[in-house]
Order: sequence, then structure tokens, then C-alpha cells
Amino acid sequence: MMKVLSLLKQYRFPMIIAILLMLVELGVELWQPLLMAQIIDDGIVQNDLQTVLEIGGLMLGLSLLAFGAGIANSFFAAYASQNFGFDIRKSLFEKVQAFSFSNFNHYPTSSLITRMTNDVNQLQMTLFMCLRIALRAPLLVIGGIVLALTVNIKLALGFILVIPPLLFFLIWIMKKSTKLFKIVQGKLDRVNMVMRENLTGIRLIRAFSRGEHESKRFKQSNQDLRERTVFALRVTETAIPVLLFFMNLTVLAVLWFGNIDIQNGNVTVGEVVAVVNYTARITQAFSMFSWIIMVFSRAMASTDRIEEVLVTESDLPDGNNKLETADLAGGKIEFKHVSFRYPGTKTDVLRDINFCANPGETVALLGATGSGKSSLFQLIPRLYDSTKGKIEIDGVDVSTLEFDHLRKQIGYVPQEALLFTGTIKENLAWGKEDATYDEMMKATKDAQILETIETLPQKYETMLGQKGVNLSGGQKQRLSIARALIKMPRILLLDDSTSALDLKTEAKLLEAIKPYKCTTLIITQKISTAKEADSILLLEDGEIIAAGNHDDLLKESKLYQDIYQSQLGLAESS
Ligand SMILES: Nc1ncnc2c1ncn2[C@@H]1O[C@H](COP(=O)(O)OP(=O)(O)OP(=O)(O)O)[C@@H](O)[C@H]1O
Repeated sequence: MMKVLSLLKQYRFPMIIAILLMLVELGVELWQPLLMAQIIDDGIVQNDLQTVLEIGGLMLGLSLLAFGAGIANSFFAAYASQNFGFDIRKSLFEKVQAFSFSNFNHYPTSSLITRMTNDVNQLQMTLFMCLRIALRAPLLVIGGIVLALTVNIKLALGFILVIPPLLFFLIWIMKKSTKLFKIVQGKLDRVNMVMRENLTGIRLIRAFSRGEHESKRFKQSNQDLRERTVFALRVTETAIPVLLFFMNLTVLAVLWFGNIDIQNGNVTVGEVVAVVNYTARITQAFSMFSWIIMVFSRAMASTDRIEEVLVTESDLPDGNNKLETADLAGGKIEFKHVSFRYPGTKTDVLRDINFCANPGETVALLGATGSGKSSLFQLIPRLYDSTKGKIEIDGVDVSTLEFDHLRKQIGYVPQEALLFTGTIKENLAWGKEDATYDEMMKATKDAQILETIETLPQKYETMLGQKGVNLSGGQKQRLSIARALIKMPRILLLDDSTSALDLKTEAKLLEAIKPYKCTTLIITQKISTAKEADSILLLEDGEIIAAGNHDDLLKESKLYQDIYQSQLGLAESS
């Protein structure tokens, strides 16, 4: 909880002012019964109009003071709570940005979204309520007891005895509710996950006619959330009737014994009215407790969930080798006895990989699906670290390089061409923020997408929907390549990024990339693409089983010959 609380520190002054203002309100509230007793005993009973007017005037003035303090309190409470929420969201976002992929495996995206939105809202709201009204309840109870004792010890003791067992009961309920609300937040994660999958996969769901199945899945998780929330609310809500029952009994007892004492002349009517008034206010404060328990229990559960993310350390530490860009200018990539397994799994998906791609060379990676090609790629920009061996770029171990410095040299085009909501220009700016119009023209021309962009009415200003939904698969691939090329990378990684292109366009694209003189690693299923590379690595089951250029492999590798034959057959028959 420390990390979350430490974010509160800088708002201590507005919080202190809000609390002081709240104390002014509370002071007025607690003073009123005493003034009321005075107005009855010294004014009404004595038939003294002057006293009634004086005390009445004082009560009115105090009410106005409390009114002003209340408004100012809201202002400071809103300032502190909104800024607190803003800071938590910012810290969470920065933390998640630095997460490794195994961290992401631990926290599903939907859960991270719930934590950043719903959980933060809970904390924000709780802080506001605390500063505004929630703290008043316990203070009202304490102040009420003290003042009631000063009015009449005997009468006040009656209800004071009831309070400790009620407090224990409240603490017990609060602990139970915190656990229950943590489960509720988990169920909310699940609803968000199902909803997210449905919204992003809506086309597939329709194509496979899975609408009914998905509706059932959503209904189930929604029902779970409802049931868990209802149960948690019921548990917290049981507090209220229990509290009210005991406090009302106490009011009756005060009235009963007060009546006897008035008959005996031991207390005045005003004193009994004051003690009853305090008991009623304390009862009111207690009834607020059930609501406070619910808000606090939710906030505690949310704090735990936020804290969990904030204390998570990335298992992919940033390197600290700040070499000048020029030091990586060559772009030579060397894999030395590299093995790799995904975090949390038991088998290596890459075993003893050795190869070297010299500056400006093109190396093609060929292999069956699941043979480890994409995994190998991900080790170069350090999306994962190798489990054994090392990867060097221009002789520097990548694990010692700063992420930013390393990744700036790399143009990575992943298998799934992922674009973002925004204009084409904004998507290209991902590669280079200050790209000029000419740079955009060049990159898009080389990526063979310029012609398409020019046919669009708004050209580079054309808005792309979520994930580039308004482009074809091949157009998305080419725009992703342009985004990588505009960086003028030293190293270009193309993960099956030309799969949706026809052979002619692909050939033109590969030819246009040559002048960039970057070291290019290209994953491909097509012999026609591999053939053009300086060397080819043939992967099978996580190992390089053959390496060389097209002619070498045609002579030496049975598997390569088979692939060649099968594609040659296809080419001839088409
Ligand atoms: N995030 C992950 N966690 C655990 N295992 C994974 C993960 N991603 C991939 N794998 C496993 O690693 C192996 C290699 O996968 P990889 O994606 O590298 O293969 P690939 O050769 O690129 O396949 P494809 O041609 O189908 O893209 C597969 O057995 C896959 O199941």
C-alpha cells in the first residue's frame, strides 16, 4: 500500500485544509445540541426572549459558517482526489509501459484496464468522500460521546457502553467485505476481458456464427459479477440494521432513564434533549458506517490491486550502455549459441542458434510454422532476453544496451500489421515523429503503398479506424513497412510482412529496400523471396538445420529441395 499512499504525499496541504474545513462543519454540528439545550433551559423554560434571540442568532451564524466551510471543503477535496487519481493512472501507465512480456502474461490486458480505470476511480472517489464526509462519521461519534459526557455522565454512559462491541462488529464486516470486493473486481476483469475479445473479434464471431456462444459466455461472466457484487453488498448492508437496532434501543434507554431523572429533579429537560440529540447524531453517523465500509472495502481491494502492479518489477531490465548511435551504425547481427524459452514454460523454442548477418546483408528465415522464426526475431529488439548465449549488434551485447538506443536502430514489422486509430500521417510518425512530407513520400513509395494513398481523397490525412480496419491486409502490411522504413533503420526485421503481396509487388518492394543498405532479416514462406537473400537459414523445431544461399541449399538440404519443388509445382500450375 506504500506506493499508492506515497502518491498522496504531495497533496497533503489541500487535504489538511479540507480536513480543517470539515472540522469546522463538524464543530458546528456538535455545538448545536448544546445551544439547543441552552435555548430550552435558559430561554424557553425561563421565558427569556432575549436569550432565545441571542442563542438563535448564534445558531444561524454558525450554520452559515458551516455552509461556507462545506463549499470550500468540496473544492479542496475535489482538487486532492482528482489529482491523486491522475497520478495513480500516470504511474500505472508508466509501469505498464516498462513491463516485459512475461509481466503481461501475468496480468491480462483486461485486468490492467480495469485497474487503471475502475480501481483508480474507486480510490479517487473514496479520497473525496473521506475528505468530504466519511471522516465526519467517526469524528462525530467521538465528539458526540465527549460532549454528551460533559452534559450528563450518567445518561451518556448508557449509550457509550454499546459502542465498543459495535466497533468490533464493524471491523469484522470491513475485513470480510474487503475480501469479497477483491473477488468482485476480479469478476469485473473477466467481464471486461470477454467484452474486449468480442469487440475486437466481432468479424470472426460473425463469420463463424459464434454470436450465440459468445452471448452465453458474456451472460455467464456478467451473471457472476452480479451475484458476487450482490453477495458483497448484502454482507456490508447487514451492518446497517444491526447498528440501527442497537442505537435505537439506546435512544429509548436514554429517554426512559432521562424521564425518571427529570421526575427526580436530577437533570434538566434541556440536558435530556441534548443527550438524545447526540445519541441520534451518533446513530446517524453509525448508519453512514455501512456505506463507508462498502466504499472503504472496495477502496482497500482496489489499492491492493493497484499496488500489485506498481511493485511489479520488470524481469527485462534496461541496459545501461549508452553508446553513441554511430557505434551501432554497421548493423552487424550475430547470434552466439542462443537458446530461448518463453518465461513460465519448460521447453526451449530456440536451441543453440548461431549465425551472423553482416552489415547491409539480407538473411531469409524459412521454416515450418512454429519452428521459432518469430521468437528469434523478438530477441533482437529485446522484447525477450535469450535464456542462453548472447546476441551482439556490431559486437555489443544487446542486453547491455538501453532499450531506446537499441530499438531506435531497428525497424520491426511484426507478423500482424498493427496500425493505430489516427491518420496515415500519424501512423507514419510512429517511425519518425518529425518526418517531412518528402520522407513520407519516399517511405510510402518504397513500401509500394504511395499509389494507394494518392487515390484516397484525404491522402496522408485519411483517418484509419481501429487497427487500420479500413485498409486491406496487403495495404496494412505495406503501410507498416513504410512506418519502419521512414526510421531509416540500421536493421530491418520483416516477419512474414509481405505474405499478402503478389509476387510482382513484393519483388518491387524488396528491390526498393536495397538502397537503404540496412541489415535485413526476413521471415518468409516463399522460395522466390528467400532466393534473393544473401543467405538463408532453414529452421526446424527451434534449430537451424541448414544455412547458405539458394544454390547451396538446393544442393545440400533435402528439406529445402522439397519446399522448392512444392512451390515450383504451385508456380507452374498457376
Ligand atoms: N508467448 C508465448 N509463450 C509461450 N510459447 C510461445 C509463445 N509464442 C510462441 N510460443 C511457442 O514458441 C514456438 C515457436 O513459435 P514462433 O511464433 O516463434 O514460430 P514461427 O516459426 O514464427 O511460426 P509461424 O510461422 O506460424 O509464425 C511455438 O511452439 C509456439 O507455441
